[in-house]
Amino acid sequence: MIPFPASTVLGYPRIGPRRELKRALEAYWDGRATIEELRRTGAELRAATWRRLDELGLGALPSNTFSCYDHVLDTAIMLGAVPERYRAATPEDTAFAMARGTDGVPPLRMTKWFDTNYHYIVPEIGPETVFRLDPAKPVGEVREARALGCETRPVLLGPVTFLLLSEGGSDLGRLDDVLGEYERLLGVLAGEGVAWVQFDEPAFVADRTAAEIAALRRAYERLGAVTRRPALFVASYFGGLGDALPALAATPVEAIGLDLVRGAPEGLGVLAGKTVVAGVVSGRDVWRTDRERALRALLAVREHAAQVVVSTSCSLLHVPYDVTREDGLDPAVRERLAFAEQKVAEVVELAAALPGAVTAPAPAVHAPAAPASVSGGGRSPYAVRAAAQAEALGLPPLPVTTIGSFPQTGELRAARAALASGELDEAAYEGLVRAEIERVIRLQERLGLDVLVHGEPERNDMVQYFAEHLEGFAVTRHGWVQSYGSRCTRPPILHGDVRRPAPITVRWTSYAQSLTAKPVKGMLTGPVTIVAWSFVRDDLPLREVVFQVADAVREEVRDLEAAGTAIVQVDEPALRELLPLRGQAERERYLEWAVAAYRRATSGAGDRTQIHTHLCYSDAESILAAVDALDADVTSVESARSHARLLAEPAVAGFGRGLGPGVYDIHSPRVPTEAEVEKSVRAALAVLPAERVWVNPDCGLKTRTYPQVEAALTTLVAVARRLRARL
Ligand code: MET
Ligand SMILES: [Zn+2]
Repeated sequence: MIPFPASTVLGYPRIGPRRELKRALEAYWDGRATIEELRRTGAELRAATWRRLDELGLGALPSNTFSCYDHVLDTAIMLGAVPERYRAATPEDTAFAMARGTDGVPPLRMTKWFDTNYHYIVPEIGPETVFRLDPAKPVGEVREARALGCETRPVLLGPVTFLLLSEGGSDLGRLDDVLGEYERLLGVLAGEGVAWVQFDEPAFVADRTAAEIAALRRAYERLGAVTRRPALFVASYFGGLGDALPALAATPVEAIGLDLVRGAPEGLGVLAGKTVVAGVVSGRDVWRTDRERALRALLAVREHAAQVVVSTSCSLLHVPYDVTREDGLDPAVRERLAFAEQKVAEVVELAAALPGAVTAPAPAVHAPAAPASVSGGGRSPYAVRAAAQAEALGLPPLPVTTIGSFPQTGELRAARAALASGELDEAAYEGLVRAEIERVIRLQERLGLDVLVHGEPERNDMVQYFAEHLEGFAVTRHGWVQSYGSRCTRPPILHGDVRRPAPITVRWTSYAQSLTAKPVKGMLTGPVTIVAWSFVRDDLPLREVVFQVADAVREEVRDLEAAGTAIVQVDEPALRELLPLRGQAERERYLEWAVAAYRRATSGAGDRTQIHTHLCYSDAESILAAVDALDADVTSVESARSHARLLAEPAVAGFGRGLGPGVYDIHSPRVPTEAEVEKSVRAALAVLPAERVWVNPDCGLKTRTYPQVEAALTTLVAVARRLRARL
């Protein structure tokens, strides 16, 4: 048995406690900083992390958990899987080209990392891909940490998960080629004197075919057979390994990591002789660990394993840095919380407590309460509503609209900060927001959009804003979590019963509507998304929490309607995110209640009120039937960025309501050409009746600049007008 220190974590946040990496990246992209400055910030953040983990007493430190953009992208670059069109002079520029596109070259697809709100770049692998290892990044980090006096364990995405997540790689046809590079990597790391290496294989907590599980086994048999190599630690997370556990245990890998927060400690008999890295401290929530429960799980594992290492259930990438900085939080809420630093301390403490631990009886399981009933509301079937809305709204065919947000100016962000710190009063702030709404309305009128939005200038974030106005939520000041690249979110903390004390959005929407004769869409965030992008209390079944939020949204929809809003959009970009990773029956059960919650939120509206929803980067094609079942009159989805993958789906032709497949990739600074937009709209017209096709961007415009938005929307309107004339 190769000794493994008593405690570790699977990974750590990398954006910086004060979002230093975000600032450095954006400065570099804007040409305000050099690549050396960006690299220096990265090195400082890595050093600070290793020092801090060491100070907290953590036994084994990870490295290579840092990334300038995304670790899946880094893995592709490490393996040489870089499509020719993205090759640049430095590895960073290559990564940025793949993630963000360059002039004339659209970026690679981006999608959610399992059921988290982190997004990874989908590698593109083709028959022409020549894998060629460049170990510079993991080796560089090992050396860098060593120079600081820290021995580390490089963390890498495992070869099988890497391929399963890739476009063109998921049939595993290239597994042997990739394994050849991983074998070389093991040799290089051994040469560096690395004792342990961590390969992440989270893909195996989802349903996998027998062939995929056999491939996992074959991969680690091969890597295990490398003669000169570090000890192998294969980590799984976001659930239990199921049938993949015995397969993995049959290989020569020395350590296996299990998520014991989400996965039950079952089937552990196969772990004899192995080191088990036991994930008992959750990396997915912000609650303090239940110490007794964690110790029971550790003891259960210790009965079977040769060695037990206390760890987090997954990387701490998904939680903020440090709760002690949150001095604005209600102390009664704060004392229930643990962020990354506190979780590391818990891991260390549990490892110290383990040898003499005493078991306590298991607490009673919380009995799930009956689901809130779904009121059907007064809505008629779609065809009836569509006729009523056509009459009420009088929209042209191929209506052009946007998803809600307009560019967030630095001025507004500064004003919000000044309001928070008391330097700006409520009335002055309100004046600035109103001025921005007016500018956005005038712009849309000038450009000729058909359904306008107020631009969401009052919102820092589509979930946080609602959390700030609902009871039962707390919001943090510094609790940032990486979403993708330089983008971070500050998930609210849903700790109690949810209630809406007063209308939230009505005054902004009404003000916008007062400025124009065109319809202005009211913009709300849906119950599933509000919950999915928050850290949620764990003492109630999730479904019940979602229904509480649905009731609050329902009140807002009704108030908007009463104030004269003819179109209300309730966004659910996270609908697919909460989908259970394992089990068809579980997924169906989830979709059933998630859809019910959405309908509860929206079905209070009358037939003449048009309900829109928006799903963006959610692989909508995989849950199309559920999306249809939401019964929204119009659904907008991302499509431009994924090159209209959705429209290639045969099931789309059966979609029964209005659909706006995005024709403008808002993640790229690039403005699409008229020819590109026309091609996208035509692709939609080829599968859907013209009266149900909408023209809109992939998502909100808040990350773009006004010149980009103006150019892109001008293009959308021109194309819609041209095609309309030919219908
Ligand atoms: C991530 S979906 C964003 C929807 C929101 N209405 C916006 O336009 O920003
Ligand atoms: Zn979106």
